[in-house]
Formats: sequence, structure tokens, C-alpha cells
Amino acid sequence: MSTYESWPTRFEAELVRLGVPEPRARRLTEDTAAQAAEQAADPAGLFGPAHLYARHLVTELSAPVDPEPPRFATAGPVLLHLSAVGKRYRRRTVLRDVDLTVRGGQVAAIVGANGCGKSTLLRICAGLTRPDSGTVRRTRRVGYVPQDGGTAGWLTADEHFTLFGAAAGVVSRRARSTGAHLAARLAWRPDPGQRVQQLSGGTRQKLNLVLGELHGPDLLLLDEPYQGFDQGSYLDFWRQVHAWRDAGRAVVVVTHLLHDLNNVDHVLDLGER
Ligand SMILES: Nc1ncnc2c1ncn2[C@@H]1O[C@H](COP(=O)(O)OP(=O)(O)OP(=O)(O)O)[C@@H](O)[C@H]1O
Repeated sequence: MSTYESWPTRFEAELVRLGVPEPRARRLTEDTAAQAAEQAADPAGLFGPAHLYARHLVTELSAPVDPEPPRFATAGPVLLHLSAVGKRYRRRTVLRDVDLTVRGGQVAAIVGANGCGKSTLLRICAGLTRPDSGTVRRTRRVGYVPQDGGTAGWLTADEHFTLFGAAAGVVSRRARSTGAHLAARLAWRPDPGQRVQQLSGGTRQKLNLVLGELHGPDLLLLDEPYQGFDQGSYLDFWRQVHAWRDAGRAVVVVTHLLHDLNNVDHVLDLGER
């Protein structure tokens, strides 16, 4: 598609590409143009890049409202493929011959004993650690949520949204509104004056999750992402994972909670150490 096509044309085409029926995509495009006109704003300035806004909208539209959310009838394209991956730290072999394939519309869990290499494997999936053997293929748009860290204590949540949004080419206003919207999905309303160092551990983890998703990635890699969550937040988290899945994205989650496995399509057990 030409980069010179207008914002509404690119927006509508991306909606159709994501599986929205054409008449509905056209109506959504018209509604979006009307919203921009109401605010006398350029859609790119108000909503950010057309393809990212289309993704957020599709996720929002497929957010579960029923106890049994709809699932993609067929799995989508392969978004992550690992073949015979191995990793050593000095003489110690941490991973040997690991295979994993995850498609759009699927959730996979990585489980295993402490120290068996789950986080190492997730970093390899994200492209942050290089394997010693095997091959890794992944989609270009990846969101990675580490077990801890990833945020700056002296900045506010909004400043994080601006910073991470800028890295993905999203204007500040749009990044902040998307961040607030995603935070609300986790029952969190960021306080504009509060620095991250003043947040509880569970709320900091919510910020990590929002930042991982802010740029609308196709593949989300989550390393025990609910540490410090209370029961309600934990349920909100899984609802959100299912919304991502039903929007055709792929999710890989490292977990040690066995009951999580009811929520996933594949389990990769790395076993004992
Ligand atoms: N950068 C590194 N250098 C050397 N050893 C490392 C490095 N990163 C991880 N390890 C070692 O590799 C092994 C696997 O670590 P990893 O963090 O991937 O395990 P894990 O399954 O995620 O553990 P946990 O369940 O405790 O979070 C551990 O023995 C760890 O000490």
C-alpha cells in the first residue's frame, strides 16, 4: 500500500486486513473521521498512526463481554517459531532443543521449575538474548513485559506513556489516552502527579503491562506479569489476555501457576533444572 494514501484509507484497509467486515470497517472509518472533525483535529494527530489505531479498536471491539468470549475460529499466521533452540551460560546448558510455534489468536504458557530457563527463553523470543543454537523467527511487532524493572521511578505513568509512545511513532496525546484506556482495563486510573516510585508493586506491574501493549504489538511476551496483583486484577489480566487473543494477537506467558494453564492453548514445559 502506498505511504501517500490518506489516513482514513489506511485505517479502513487495516481494519479489513484484521478481519473486520468491509461495511463495518467503512462505518468505523466514517465515525472516526466525524470524531476528528468534531474536535477540529487531524486524525493522525488525534489518534496516532492509522494501523496502530485500527489494532487498538479491533482489540476494544473484541473485548469479552460474555463469560465465554468468542475465539478466532481458525488460528492466524505463525507469529513466533522456535526450532531446536539451545542456550548455555559458560559450561552450563540451560536450554536444549526447544521448539515452539505460536500463531495469531493463540496463547502459550511456558512453565517449569525455578531456574530451568523460562525467562531466558522469553528473552530469546523477544530477541534480547541470542541463542547458541537453533533458529528463531518472529513477527516484527513484539511487546515484551519483563518480570520486573522496565520503568523509571522518577517519572509519572503519563510520562512513561509519552516516552514509550514516541519510540513507536505515536504522538504524546494519543499515547496518553491509549495508556489511560489500557490502564482502565486493569482497573487502574493513573494519578497524573504520582511518580512510579510511589506506586505499589502490583500497580507498577500494571504499568509494565500497559507499556508492553502501548504500540499495538502482534506478539506479547509476558514474564510472570501479575506479580503483586490482587484477585480482581489477576482476573482483569486474564480477561485482557483473552481480548488480545480474540483480536488475533499471540501471547506467550511465563507462569508458575498451574490454574493459569486452563486459560491457554499451548503449554511448553521446560521441566526440571
Ligand atoms: N546472564 C546470565 N548469566 C549467567 N547465568 C544466567 C544468566 N541469566 C540466567 N542465568 C542462569 O540461567 C538459569 C536459568 O535462568 P532463568 O532466569 O531463565 O530461569 P527461570 O526458569 O526463569 O527461573 P525462575 O522461575 O526462578 O524465574 C539460572 O540458573 C540462572 O542463574
